Amino acid sequence: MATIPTDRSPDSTLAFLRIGYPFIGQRCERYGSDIIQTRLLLTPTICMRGRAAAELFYDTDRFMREGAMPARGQRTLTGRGGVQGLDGDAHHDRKAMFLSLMTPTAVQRLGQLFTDEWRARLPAWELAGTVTLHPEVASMLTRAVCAWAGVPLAEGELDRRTTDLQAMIDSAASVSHRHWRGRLGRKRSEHWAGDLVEGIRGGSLSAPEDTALRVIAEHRDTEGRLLPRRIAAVELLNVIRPTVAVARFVVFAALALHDHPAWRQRVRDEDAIEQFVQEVRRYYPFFPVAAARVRRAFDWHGYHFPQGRRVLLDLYGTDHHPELWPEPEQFRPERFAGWRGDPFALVPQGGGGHLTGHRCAGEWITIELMKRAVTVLTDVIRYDVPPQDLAVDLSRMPALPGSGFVVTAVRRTD
Ligand code: HEM
Repeated sequence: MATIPTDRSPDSTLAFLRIGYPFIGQRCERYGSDIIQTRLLLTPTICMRGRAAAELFYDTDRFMREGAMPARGQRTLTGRGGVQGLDGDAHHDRKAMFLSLMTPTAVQRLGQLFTDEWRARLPAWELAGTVTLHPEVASMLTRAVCAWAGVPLAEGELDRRTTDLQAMIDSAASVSHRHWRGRLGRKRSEHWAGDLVEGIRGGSLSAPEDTALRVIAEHRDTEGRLLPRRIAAVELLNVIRPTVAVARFVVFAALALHDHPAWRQRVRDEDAIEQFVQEVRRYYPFFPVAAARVRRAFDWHGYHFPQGRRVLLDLYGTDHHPELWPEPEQFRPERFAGWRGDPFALVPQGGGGHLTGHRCAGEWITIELMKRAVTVLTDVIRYDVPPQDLAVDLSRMPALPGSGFVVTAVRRTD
């Protein structure tokens, strides 16, 4: 039996936080292997990247999610008791609930709400002179997704909700004040979402039948029980929070258009905009890893995976793997021309099957919202990009250009 190449340092948590997204890839290069072992948060952890690793990682007979997410991440990013930590039938049932919300018509409806929000905001942008894209888009997405999900949102509530949702997203890999802001954001948001669920159940609130709020509030598990208030709140936030997080991909799309201006024209073509959006998702950093635990011991490619061992799939490293993506550090949307899709190669939002595994339930929404944003940025408005800090610090997880992407002199084309 071969030994998985093992990092020499007693614990690599600080190195991971210091290096950020390239951490696993760098270790893999160092040991000449797409699978390495190290200790993270004082726990032995197998780290893997690449296509074969992704295929293995999404084999639900071999891996489970129970207990995989560190408590810090549950207290901020995901919450406790949600779909991310479920396995087997319980996962299947809960995941089907999410996927029922993602019909093509529903995805289009959210896209249209986002475009409408953006158009309504343009007069204010024209007057403002200077606009920072990230907070503005996050706020528009909060309004759009709440309207889509059947969630009432008073005008005076918008900033508070957006700030709390952003704090949860920003806290994912933080040990500093960002972690505490994330915890507070989660606490307040779960309270808010719990009240909404109770409002529907008690009849003081109504929402159309196929909206996320209604579906989640009325969902019954495999034994016919309503979800406990706190868990229903976590699941409602599992729709609202990541939709607001798409603001980060919108900023990266704006950055890519700035760095590769030839694409401003090209994205008017339907195939080209698809290629552009896929390359933004591949190229720019978002979630560094996904985590699971070995369900029961097995051997793979001569390596032993002991029961209970934590395993990380390097999402960023797989999206930048030179065997899958020639010249991975080049931004080249053309690489997706004629691409037929591969559930284990492009994994910014996880891999495998949507229903059978833990692949992101919101991939279609993400792609639609990104396309809508690219259309506004190239077709509906013109703007200037003044000198600013556009560097993307890969040690900062989740990453963004330092400035949040500032634009000036916004003017409408129509
Ligand atoms: C900003 C863009 C997004 C990114 C980068 C992203 C990324 C991810 C990742 C990496 C996972 C975990 C995959 C795994 O554990 O194997 C995930 C799961 C999930 N995402 Fe997303 N996501 C995004 C947008 C969305 C949206 C818009 C929604 C819903 C409206 C959504 C809902 C979910 C849910 C419910 C899960 C849990 C799935 C499960 O455990 O079965 N995400 N996402």
